[in-house]
Amino acid sequence: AKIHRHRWDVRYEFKSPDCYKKLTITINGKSPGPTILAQQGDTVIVEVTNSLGTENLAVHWHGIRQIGSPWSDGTEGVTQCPVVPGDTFTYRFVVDRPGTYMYHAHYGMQREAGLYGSILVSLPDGEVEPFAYDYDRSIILNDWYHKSTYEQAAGLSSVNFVWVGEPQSLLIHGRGRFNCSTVTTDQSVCNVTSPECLPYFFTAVPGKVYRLRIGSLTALSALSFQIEGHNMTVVEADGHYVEPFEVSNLFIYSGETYSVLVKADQDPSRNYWMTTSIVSRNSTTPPALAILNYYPNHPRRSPPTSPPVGPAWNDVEPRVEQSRAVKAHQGYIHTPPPKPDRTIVMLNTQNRINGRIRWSVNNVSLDFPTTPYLISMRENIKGVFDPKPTPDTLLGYNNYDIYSVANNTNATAASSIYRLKFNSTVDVILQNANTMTKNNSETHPWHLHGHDFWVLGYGIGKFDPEQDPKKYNLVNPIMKNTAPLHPHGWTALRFVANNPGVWAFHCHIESHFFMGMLTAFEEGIEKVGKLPSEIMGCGRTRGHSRP
Ligand SMILES: O=C1O[C@H]([C@@H](O)CO)C(O)=C1O
Repeated sequence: AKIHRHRWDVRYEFKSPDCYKKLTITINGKSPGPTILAQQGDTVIVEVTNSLGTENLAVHWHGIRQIGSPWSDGTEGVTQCPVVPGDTFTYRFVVDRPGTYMYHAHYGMQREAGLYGSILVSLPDGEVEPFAYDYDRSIILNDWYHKSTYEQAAGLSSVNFVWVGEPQSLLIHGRGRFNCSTVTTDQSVCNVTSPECLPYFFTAVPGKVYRLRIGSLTALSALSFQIEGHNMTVVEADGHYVEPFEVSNLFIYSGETYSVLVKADQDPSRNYWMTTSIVSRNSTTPPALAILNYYPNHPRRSPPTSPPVGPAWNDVEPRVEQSRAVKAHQGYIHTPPPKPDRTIVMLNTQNRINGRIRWSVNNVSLDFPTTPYLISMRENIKGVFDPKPTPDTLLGYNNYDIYSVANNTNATAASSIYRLKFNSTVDVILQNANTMTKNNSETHPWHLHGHDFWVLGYGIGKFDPEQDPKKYNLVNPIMKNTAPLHPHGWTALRFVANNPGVWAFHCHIESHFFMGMLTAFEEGIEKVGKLPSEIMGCGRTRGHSRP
């Protein structure tokens, strides 16, 4: 196995990814940052220097399980103290599975300021994927706000709540296009001729098959991605091979990755649009455009057609159907344990707590302890958080009407942690509910750190603990690290608690995460090796004398 060493300088720079000038967090001058390429079993070392000047930093390796290195998960508040300005922090981890992964900031709402990129892990020499293609390309989809994360965070955490609103643009691999003519103040902030906001393209040789890896790291938006005139065959999801199925548009939620195969089999005398558009919210944000360039046409030549329009934002059924269609590829099925040792039903609600709007799991909205869980639990530092466990099922859950406006007024903001028996099998039923707005329920992509889970099923309505488990897919469920919870629906997940550490489990929507929509799992803390002193330095870890 090889060692890949990267040195990153992280700083703020003015960038215009959608033609509009904004302070953007860059890695070595770039957003998206450099792609990490490695082979299964290799070690990746990233020395991250925080040159943000006045802001802390943490970087998460999304989809990498961090087996034996839970302190490298990069989740501020859970696995490490933040990296303070001027410091260099070294992340070191093994990429133990082939596939498409991502990295991004995991401190406050920092991700949406631009610190993100791809991790592509190839197969060991001599092994091949169960599908054929000629070329490999990868893109990350994102949404983009013009306000700073500070303004957003202040609005979200104020008693006079200010919602972040819809993003100004969507970006396809860091490129979008804001309508500069709407800027009425300082015209110089928006420049449609900036080369930074030229649309992304990739060039296809007619007749060839492209593996297109698509990731989403949106702050808010659920997306549909489509390529004019071309169907896509889904073959990979979150690093696991998918029993191939064809789609005309791919629904993708923040934190997910997919590989699709695209055959360049259309009229080669022209280019084609690739677009991404918002679903699940009645958004004002226009779609983003990119170009599928057929060689030898000029890559900047606009297709002669109008860009394909995405599906209706409020049509939930096709999204649920596509979620259900993602199954493990024959020959690559990891069979889940037949029964859980423990079932946790997580009711997702929006609440008002101390005058503020928050999101809760079983009426607990997470406030991070100032001492990261991994450190306080491994080092037995007492008094850091309330050890009272979050309930496995909310008291009164059976009578909770998921269609009524959330009125569970006794929700609290607290530390939230589930302690799992090592090696036990855990089912998590994510149960969606109505928000505090009438007839409204949102899509929440839930992401689990440190594991892949089996996706056992999706449903609409309230989960029936008697009947619904009988319909679970235990034959060929896909394993993923992120799965959507659909409006007014439920999602059933199963995982084995076999990775010593403390792992965040959260809604991947940046503002919802910030509003407390997360919890954490501890398992096998006594098996965690000696913590590196680099992750210390905040809260009660300061001055803590280590055994
Ligand atoms: O967390 C959220 O708050 C707003 C809205 O519910 C209250 O303004 C919204 O759309 C969210 O997703």
